[in-house]
Parts: sequence; C-alpha cells; structure tokens
Amino acid sequence: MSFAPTPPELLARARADLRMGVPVVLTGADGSGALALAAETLTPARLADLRAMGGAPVLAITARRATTLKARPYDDDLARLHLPPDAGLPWILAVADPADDLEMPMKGPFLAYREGSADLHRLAISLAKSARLLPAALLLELPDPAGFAASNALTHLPAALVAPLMTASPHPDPVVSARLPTEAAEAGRLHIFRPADGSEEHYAFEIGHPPRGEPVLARLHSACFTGDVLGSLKCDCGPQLRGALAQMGAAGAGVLLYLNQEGRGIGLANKMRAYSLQDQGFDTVEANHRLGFEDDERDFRLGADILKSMGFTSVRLLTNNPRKIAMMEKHGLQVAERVPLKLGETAHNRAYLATKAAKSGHLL
Ligand SMILES: Nc1nc2c(ncn2[C@@H]2O[C@H](COP(=O)(O)OP(=O)(O)OP(=O)(O)O)[C@@H](O)[C@H]2O)c(=O)[nH]1
Ligand SMILES: [Zn+2]
Repeated sequence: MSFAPTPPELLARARADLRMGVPVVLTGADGSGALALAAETLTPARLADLRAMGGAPVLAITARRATTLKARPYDDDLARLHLPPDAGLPWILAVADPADDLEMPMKGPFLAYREGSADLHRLAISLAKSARLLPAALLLELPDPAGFAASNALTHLPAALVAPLMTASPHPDPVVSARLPTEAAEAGRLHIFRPADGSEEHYAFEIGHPPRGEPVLARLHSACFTGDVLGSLKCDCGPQLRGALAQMGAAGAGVLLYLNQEGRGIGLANKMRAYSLQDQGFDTVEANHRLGFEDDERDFRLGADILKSMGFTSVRLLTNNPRKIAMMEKHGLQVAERVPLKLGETAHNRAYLATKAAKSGHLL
C-alpha cells in the first residue's frame, strides 16, 4: 500500500506550485536534475536564493518568443538563454512578457546555449503553459535533485513519469449530471467531466435524448469569458454559443461541449495579454506568437473523449474550424457532416474573423 502521489497527482501539484511561485524539481532519464520556477511568478526573494546557490541559471523560452527577441532557438521549439550575472527580476520579466516590447525593446545580444539536453527545459515550459502562465521558466542544474527536493519539501517530477502525461489526453471522467431546463430547451441535462490530472473540468450540455447510434448535432465550444459572459464584440463566441444552443433546441436534440480552454488554451490572463498586444496593432495570431504561444494551444482530443464516453460515435459538427473536424476523425469520432456556424460578425471582430480565415484556415 502506498499513499505516495501518482504521476497525474504530481502533475496537478506541480501546476499549483508554479502558479504560487514555488519551485519544482525535475529529473531526466539520464540522471540530470534541475530546479524550475515559472518566470511569471518569480519573486525577488526566490531569485536571490537561486543566485546564492551559484551555478548558471538558464531562462527557457519558446522559439516563438525567441524569434520576437531575435534570440537563437537552437533547440527547435525553444531557446535556453544565459542569465547575465547582473540580470534581475525586471530583465527576466521583460524577456518573458512582451507587454513593453515596443516601448522598451529588449536589447540583446542574448546568449543561447546549444550544448547539452533541453528536455527538462521543455518540460518546464509545458508545465508553465499547462498552469496557464507565460511560457517561460528559470532553471538551475542540481547535483542531487532527489535529495534537494526532499530536504526542501518540493514537488519532484521525474520526466519519464510526467512528460508522457503532458502529451496524452487527460481523459476526463464523468462526475455527475442533472436536469437543467434552459431558454433553448426545457429538456436539458448538464454533465460534468473531471480529468484525473487536476486540470480544468469540462461540461457537456445534452439537449433532448439524442440516439447514440446516429450522428448527433454537436458543438465543441471553447470557453470565452469575454464573449460568452460579457458580450464582447471582439470575437464571435457569444453569438456562436447561443446560436448553437438555439439550433439544438429547435432540432430537439444535440450536445454542446463547453471546454474550459479559455483563450484557445492559453488561459484568460494570457488572453488579456494578447488583447493588450492587439491594441498595439498585432493581430490575434501575431499576439499569441509574441507571447510565446502557438496560434492555438487547444487539445480537441478532449472533445472526442467526452463524446465517446457519452456513447456517441458520429457527429454533425457545428463549426467553421477544419482542425476540429480533423481531430475528431483522428480520435475515433466520425464527422458525418459539417454544419456551418456563421453568426455574430461585428465591426469590431471583422478583422479578427478575417485573420482566422487567412491564417488559421477557418472556413467562411
Ligand atoms: N488567444 C486568443 N484567444 C481568443 C481570442 N479571441 C477569442 N479567443 C478564444 O478563442 C476560442 C474560440 O473558440 P471557438 O469558438 O471554438 O472558435 P473556433 O476555433 O474559431 O472554431 P469554430 O467557432 O468552431 O469555427 C475561445 O477559447 C476564446 O476565448 C484572441 O484574440 N486570442
Ligand atoms: Zn470569444
């Protein structure tokens, strides 16, 4: 019998630690080890402690961010930057956060490491992303990682156990469902799904009693607090959400998945950072890249997993996004039909919708 946390539980803990500014210890299969902190939640005190340990701290950023800073991403998808001896917290934050790029451009040259393995740096960045923080982490090599983690009561993540979880679908388990009459349909039922790795819960709103053996009218809606709740005019999410529900209500059957993948998977704080950059003149895709993210960080396997666990095998998918269709089919759900969903164009979101069509392949 063991009460030791399982790998998904360790992952959940590590995310919470990084969000709080607590370091975690990472170990590689080759016996290497590093202390890792998220740049966004780094404090002056922790930075001073890290400096006091000696060694050569490394600031890991994504290749997207490195390109904006004109630093060399020798590791393909990321760059490992040397931390200059006089670099303090403002320097680290300016590298991680593009907010002041235009006003106070970061001046290189940045010294990027190319020797050694970048595996732990890559893991630290994906942990920061999955904690919905800026994708940048400070790492310091440790000679005795397990001992250091134990003596400082830090979460210790062996990469061999945790890295596969970062790329797998979290397979959310059903928790509970209850009847929920709504404006769109009196015969509504809300199902809650919870992933084992402590990441966000997701919801399925089932309208009527769609037969499991037939293609179900379905929508994969990604959370958009600004559009869904506040009625933002910058995107088309609110009208799409209500339009999809109305269409399912009129048909008497359907399933709307409400996936908590705010900001195409970067989280609301990062989405607001992207909105600030958009106010500086960057479009929705450029803003994500300057922050260090890909255009779209969502994992649509989640949607396929939830629909399959509800017993569906085929969908009539309400979407304009070809990636959603491809991911459904790749993960075992047949897309019998694409049902276009074109609603809510405003003067404010016209450029946003045009960018999605031009750069992200959205169907018009
Ligand atoms: N990062 C970022 N996310 C945004 C921005 N505007 C809206 N979003 C997010 O984009 C997602 C919109 O998702 P969906 O409604 O699934 O839209 P879609 O990928 O265009 O696909 P369909 O609507 O199915 O055609 C939500 O998570 C929003 O929060 C933006 O400017 N930047
Ligand atoms: Zn939106």
